[in-house]
Amino acid sequence: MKFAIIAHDQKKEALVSFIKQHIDEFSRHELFATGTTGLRVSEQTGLHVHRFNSGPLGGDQEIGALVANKEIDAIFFFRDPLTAQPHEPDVSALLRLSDVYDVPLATNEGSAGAIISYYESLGD
Ligand SMILES: O=C(CO)COP(=O)(O)O
Repeated sequence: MKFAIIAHDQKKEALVSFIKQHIDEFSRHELFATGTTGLRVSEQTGLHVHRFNSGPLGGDQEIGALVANKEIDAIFFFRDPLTAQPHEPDVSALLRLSDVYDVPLATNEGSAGAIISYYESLGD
């Protein structure tokens, strides 16, 4: 499957930690990320990540295009709900497309756990 992994700055360590906790499962899937998130995840987990531009520089929209082309199966987007983002329109556009195309979207660790547990339950 193809997973998008994205995190705002204040949530990057939480996303890395989450992926480490589920490293076996994440290693079974193709990972696509915005620039800095992808670099952080690949450096700290050793996983291969397809990196796009940084989120504020269009990365969210590039991943949104994958969603619109039905090329993403799940999105793990650890958003920072307490910090205004200069590219909020891009974030909203990606969230909207996930609803248009009915793509599972986790915006926090609780929902991420539910989604990854589903894939883990499928086994090999
Ligand atoms: O801002 C982001 C998503 O909206 C994340 O972008 P980076 O992974 O490049 O920091």
